[in-house]
Amino acid sequence: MLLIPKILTNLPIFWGIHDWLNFILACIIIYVVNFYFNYFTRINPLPGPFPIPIIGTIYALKGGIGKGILLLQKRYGEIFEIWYLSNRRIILSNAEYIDKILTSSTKSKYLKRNIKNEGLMELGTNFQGILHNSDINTWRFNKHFINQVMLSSSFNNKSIDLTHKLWYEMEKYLNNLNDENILIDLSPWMHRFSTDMIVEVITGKRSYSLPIYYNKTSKKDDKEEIPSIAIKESEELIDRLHKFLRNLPIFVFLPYWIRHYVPIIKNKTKEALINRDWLFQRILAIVKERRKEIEEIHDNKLLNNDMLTLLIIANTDKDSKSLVEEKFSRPMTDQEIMSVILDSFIGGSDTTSHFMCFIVYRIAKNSKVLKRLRQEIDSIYEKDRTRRVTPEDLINLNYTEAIIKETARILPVSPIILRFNSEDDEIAGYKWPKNTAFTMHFAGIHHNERYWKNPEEFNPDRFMFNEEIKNSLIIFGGGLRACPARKMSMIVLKCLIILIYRNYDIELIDKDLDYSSTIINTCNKLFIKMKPRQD
Ligand code: HEM
Repeated sequence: MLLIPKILTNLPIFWGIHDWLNFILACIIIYVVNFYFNYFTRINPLPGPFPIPIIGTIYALKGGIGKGILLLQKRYGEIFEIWYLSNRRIILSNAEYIDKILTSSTKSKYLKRNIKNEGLMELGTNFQGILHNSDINTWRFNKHFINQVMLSSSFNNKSIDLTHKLWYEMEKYLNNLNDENILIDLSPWMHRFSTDMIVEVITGKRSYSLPIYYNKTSKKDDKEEIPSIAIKESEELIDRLHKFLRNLPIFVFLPYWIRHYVPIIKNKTKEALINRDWLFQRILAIVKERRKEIEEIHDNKLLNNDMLTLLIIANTDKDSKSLVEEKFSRPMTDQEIMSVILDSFIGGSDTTSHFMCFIVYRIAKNSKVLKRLRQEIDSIYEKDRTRRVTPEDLINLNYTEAIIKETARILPVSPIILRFNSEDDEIAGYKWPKNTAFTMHFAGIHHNERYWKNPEEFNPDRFMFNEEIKNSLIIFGGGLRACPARKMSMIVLKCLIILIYRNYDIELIDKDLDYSSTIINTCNKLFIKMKPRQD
């Protein structure tokens, strides 16, 4: 009889502070022993910084993830390992090692960018859409549709038209600011440009982040007139999208108990989920509204060629171009379209703007490059500096393309990409079990002397005369999981370079590039002086 009360007093509710401290200490010891047991018995031990429980080797990533991995590569070579929290990542900085991962074969074992991730599941993006979707069947279905839309010539012609329209608008604002002697930071301007671009390309509807920013920046009284409802709608959607992006790491990296029980973080998680719900519902409402509008249009020729419209009509009787193959023969549901639209916003909202800032920086630092660029521009447009840029012009802009490639080689917007193998496989001479995390280190390959002579030197000419070694330059990823917007992004960048450098000289205010290096490289600020072209 006495035994029962004794057992009861051992229950945690009767524990004192010392019992709890002992319990926590025991848990920590078990965790640490387990962590190092896994570490010392891991398959194929590779060089790399020594991991510390919980934080892994994050401490060794000096200057941010991208910069940090590049520095570690110089020390540990073409294949090494880092630990992200308790997860091992194999870093590959050799073009041959990533060949298998980037294969275009439908039988590829490397189609997953992440495996089942409890955080992404809670966020609702682990099994839908494209970007984080680790369910290969639904990803294939969605990717097929987005590829068909984004690689079509009518869609890309629309991108050229929009680049002209938005540049002329931005040019007017920048010139006004120049007249007011207001210093121009190109980074937020490019950010607004690409936001308005991506919203219109996706939804076919105007967004107003450029004029809104101008009105905030200019000190003049004659502001741009923008319908107030448009300001509210446009700002709110964009603001919520950026919040969604900023909140992603909470779900990708933090375990459930930290997200939901640690003070401050648990409030952030709650806010992030409310934001997610708002966003999903808003985009779903946009899809439904458009579907209704389309149903009311009887002449197919009047249909717009934005992504949303093309996705809605695919495989319906409105789809005169028979957009999709037989095996993907049903139309997309509203929910599927919503998830693809969301991922396109995420994938496209910042990438082009940072890329363009890096290009402007490199050209401003290299007067010879500017001279060659102008020669190419003038050879096509002669004295006519106002003619529209055509799709045919873009094909002939070889040096312009070389500048874009060389900028991406020196500082890629996307320096690393993660992939998991769905079956056991051999990479770099080692046998790896399924679900090993491989990080393709594009920035490392771009700076590897095995592929590039004087890799630290900015020299677009290297793309004019030499054959590129396979996988030695990767801008948009590769294989079936490659960026669906690769064609569109190159078009927008080339077109912008022409529109800017045909008419303007750009001087840098600061000598050094101010950028941050996380999983993407982002331009923090780029103060410039934009003056009419002198020569
Ligand atoms: C210059 C700008 C851009 C760069 C450098 C870039 C780069 C990349 C890279 C490296 C990947 C990963 C590919 C892989 O795993 O092999 C990717 C994927 C993706 N990008 Fe882009 N991107 C850009 C612009 C855009 C734009 C404008 C959009 C949307 C309209 C977009 C949407 C996506 C999507 C949805 C994916 C996921 C594809 C999949 O998982 O199958 N990107 N991008």
